[in-house]
Amino acid sequence: MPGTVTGPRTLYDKIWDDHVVDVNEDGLALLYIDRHLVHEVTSPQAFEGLKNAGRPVRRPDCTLATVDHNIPTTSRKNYKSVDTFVTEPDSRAQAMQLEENVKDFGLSYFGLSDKRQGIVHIIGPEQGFTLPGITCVCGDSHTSTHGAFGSLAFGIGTSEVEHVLATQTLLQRKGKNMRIIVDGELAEGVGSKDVILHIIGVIGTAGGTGSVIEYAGSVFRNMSMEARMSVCNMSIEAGARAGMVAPDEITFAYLKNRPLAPKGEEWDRAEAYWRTLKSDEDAKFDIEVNIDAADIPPTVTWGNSPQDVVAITGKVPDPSTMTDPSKRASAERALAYMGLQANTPMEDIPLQKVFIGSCTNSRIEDLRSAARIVRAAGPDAKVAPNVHAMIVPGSGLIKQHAEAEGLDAVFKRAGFDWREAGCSMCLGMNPDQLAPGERCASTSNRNFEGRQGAGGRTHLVSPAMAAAAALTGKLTDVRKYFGADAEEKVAAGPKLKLTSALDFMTEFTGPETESDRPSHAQTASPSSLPPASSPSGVAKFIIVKGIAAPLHVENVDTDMIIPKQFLKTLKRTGLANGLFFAKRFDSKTGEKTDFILNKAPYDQAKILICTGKNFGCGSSREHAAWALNDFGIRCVIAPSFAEIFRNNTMQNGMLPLPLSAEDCKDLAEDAETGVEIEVDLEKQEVRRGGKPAIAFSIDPFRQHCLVNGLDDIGLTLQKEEAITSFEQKRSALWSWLDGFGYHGQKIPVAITKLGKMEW
Ligand SMILES: CC(C)[C@H](C(=O)O)[C@@H](O)C(=O)O
Ligand code: SF4
Repeated sequence: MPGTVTGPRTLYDKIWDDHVVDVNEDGLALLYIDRHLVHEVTSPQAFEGLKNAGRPVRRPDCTLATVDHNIPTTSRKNYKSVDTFVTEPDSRAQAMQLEENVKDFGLSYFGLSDKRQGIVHIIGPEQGFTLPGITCVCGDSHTSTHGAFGSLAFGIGTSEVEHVLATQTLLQRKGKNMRIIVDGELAEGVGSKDVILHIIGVIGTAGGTGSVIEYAGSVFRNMSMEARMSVCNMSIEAGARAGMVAPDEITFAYLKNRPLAPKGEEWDRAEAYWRTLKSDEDAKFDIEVNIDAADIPPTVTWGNSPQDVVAITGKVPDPSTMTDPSKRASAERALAYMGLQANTPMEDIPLQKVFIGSCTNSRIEDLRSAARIVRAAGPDAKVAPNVHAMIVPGSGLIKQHAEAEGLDAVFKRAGFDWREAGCSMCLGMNPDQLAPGERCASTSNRNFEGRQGAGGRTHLVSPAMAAAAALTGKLTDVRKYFGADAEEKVAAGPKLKLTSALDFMTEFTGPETESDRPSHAQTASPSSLPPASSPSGVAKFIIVKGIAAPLHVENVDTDMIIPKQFLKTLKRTGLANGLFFAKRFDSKTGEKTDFILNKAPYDQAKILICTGKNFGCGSSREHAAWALNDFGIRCVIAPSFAEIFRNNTMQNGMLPLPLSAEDCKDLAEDAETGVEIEVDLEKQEVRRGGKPAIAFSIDPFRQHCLVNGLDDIGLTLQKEEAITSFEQKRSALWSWLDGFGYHGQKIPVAITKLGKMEW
């Protein structure tokens, strides 16, 4: 079978092989999805699609929904209904729409009056919904969190959410195997957050592109499940499709007796299977990175990318010492945005806000670790007067747990603001936001411009460092709170070594582009491709010719493409105005800036040419693709793309075209002269007046779908027989995966009846 590894296999290979429903000869697989988590931001358009097509949710028993992004984190003492509790109209509409959808489709749902409500990536593991060996998806990039259980868990866009709801499968191509080994002892004061920030600093935010990372080595083996979740959570910040840790005794102990974990004899059979889930001794990894635990200091970010890390004992980097002009320019921009001077000691940076929360760090262990610092500071310790410090537990159950341990009392006595569960100031879709210019030490995962509020400045840190910062009012080395000899320990502890990412890699093949693929993948026989008679609602992409806008930015994240305030829509359209909003409009005056898309003729652009790699990284919001499309941009050309963004564009009849960095530069120069550029997907070439055409090759299946305007759901529904027979095998081999509703009743599979062919 294409894509199947013969011989020793990695954990990823094993999970992959156990989920392939069908695979075509060029390796595109239909993968069965065991668990689907749903939240209010990325699901309304998906449910609307189902309703319009008259399709049911295929596996309500494998689907769990909650409300987390939009909700206020204020007291729910007087909570009556979403309608009265969520006052901001767009947030309220999204939360109410989810409530209606879960009723209409018969889904398990934790609403605001339910103690089990919380951040989607917190509640899945907490309930035992997440299990080893499963495939798990959610319309959310931090689905990678669930890989901590030895599962293949990844974020998807809204069109794919609809696909999973309708078919319980996804069309996927296998990624690369990457292993990150951290061996040795972590120094005191260094925790899982420092480990993952350090890893991202080493491999960069594009380091994991196209790969699934397995975290191996003594450091991860010794970590609790909470710590493993924090690490896997931020795999997406390392550019990876997913991250995972092989399940072991720690995993089993965490899961035993969780409400949705298997019980009795079924548990024994599940555990026997889970014990087989580890990489074979001689399994081959495409990329391997080795890091010594002793080199990891308590770590903090200084810039606007999670890779901008430095030891807390370090200084703000000096762009003038950077030889690479694009790195220097981006560091200068970041320092200007962050309001920092080069060479300022990190510990001299004052703060106005501290945020302890998010799907990275809002679990019980995170709260204990923060409370430990507050306790160590003594009974009179107080949050610094210049700081507002919020603590937002990840779920109602975590909040309850923490209160039972008396952690809330420790925090409240010191002046922390103890709140209700939700995403909160991690992205500020609710009222918890930074004001322009405010600086925050945050335990979340993204420090992008405007992430926590327009003009807000974020430094990513561990929960312990956040607590220390709250007490001193500035970024602080947490080791100062560890005993009488603490100052010496800081002096003797690990310091950041400036090393190149490549020094850590045994082999680095660089991000895969479509054109890197073996040539057999580019010539699938026409018989393997679906017929293309009557197209679906997806626009065809054959030739796009027009003005191309040049953009010289690396790691363009989807928060930059479309900020959070535009995610509150229930529709897929009307987002043109939100495109690159913070770049196109002055935050004070609201006037248009001189950003490239505001200037003629680029305000008419149909193509965007970005010279920086890793376009579309970060959040899974399909709104980024919708906004580009609404603006009129049908094709983005860049040296490489983040996976979820790439899928999202293709689901909308748009072409993400990876070309070499030289070709991108060359095309951007052409674009700067204002000439029209022509992207011909049938001939697979880019033409521009007078100069030789640039040939490219893309996945034949995707080319076929784009040229004919085919939609994935219509295609997959024709595989009904294969899906049903996979489900029979699954029930026989892995019966514990047939989910049961919270009332203990098995929910029947709902199969979409195919009338006449849709295309
Ligand atoms: C809303 C959702 C699409 C988004 C994500 O995918 O990450 C959000 O959770 C975020 O953290 O930006
Ligand atoms: S990253 Fe933040 S906004 Fe996204 S799911 Fe996690 S807590 Fe919510």
